[in-house]
Amino acid sequence: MIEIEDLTVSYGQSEVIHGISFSAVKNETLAIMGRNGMGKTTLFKSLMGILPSKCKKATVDGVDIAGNETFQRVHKGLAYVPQGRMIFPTMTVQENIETGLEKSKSRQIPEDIYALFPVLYDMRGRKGGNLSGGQQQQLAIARALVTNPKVLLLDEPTEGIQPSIIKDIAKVLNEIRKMREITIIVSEQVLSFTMEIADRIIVIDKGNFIHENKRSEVDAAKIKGYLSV
Ligand SMILES: Nc1ncnc2c1ncn2[C@@H]1O[C@H](COP(=O)(O)OP(=O)(O)OP(=O)(O)O)[C@@H](O)[C@H]1O
Repeated sequence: MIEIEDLTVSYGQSEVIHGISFSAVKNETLAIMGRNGMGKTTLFKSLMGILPSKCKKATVDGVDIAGNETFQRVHKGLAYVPQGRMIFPTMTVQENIETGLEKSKSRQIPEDIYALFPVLYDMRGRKGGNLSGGQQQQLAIARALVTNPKVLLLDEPTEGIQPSIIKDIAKVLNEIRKMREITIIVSEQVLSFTMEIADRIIVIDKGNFIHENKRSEVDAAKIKGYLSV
């Protein structure tokens, strides 16, 4: 569903992502794990075309996205939930979701959105800023899903969210995969969370992929070693 080959990203003269390659198939959840500053956000922003990058190959569902602007990548099936959620605090929940439609071909919020997030339906008239952290994360995911993506990127969705709510986010991501059969790529530092959702875990360190395992074969102690300072 998504194939990236030899991706390099730089800030000016400083190269931060050093030629990484990966792919993920339909209905797969891939977790990219690493400590702060290892390049997760840079990777996701480059995949969305927010940051310039170089690569040998970048495709979504077989369609070339290399060099494309963000809106073109969204049309071709990529969606992004940024770190920190970036919802609009003074807009209502419904208005926040509708902003996701601006880059979509459709004008209507898909029917399954409120089925996936009943709490957002109940709160659709409330201001986004009045929602809890977990609810704001659900709102950010809902906003990304209205474009009916083939590949959903989520940058550290558990950041700043309390442990009991982290479980709800895991549940919702598993539900999304079941309902939509999409590819989910998530960047994370919380191993217990990725073990609930991911089929495969890759560790990123200083802009290189240094370790990869299927969930069933994960050596938790080893990954925790990579994630601790
Ligand atoms: N605008 C920028 N200009 C220059 N260097 C940057 C910029 N943004 C990030 N970097 C550097 O790029 C590297 C990767 O940062 P990035 O934010 O992608 O990491 P991250 O794994 O997402 O970490 P975090 O979890 O803290 O967001 C770091 O060394 C960082 O200092």
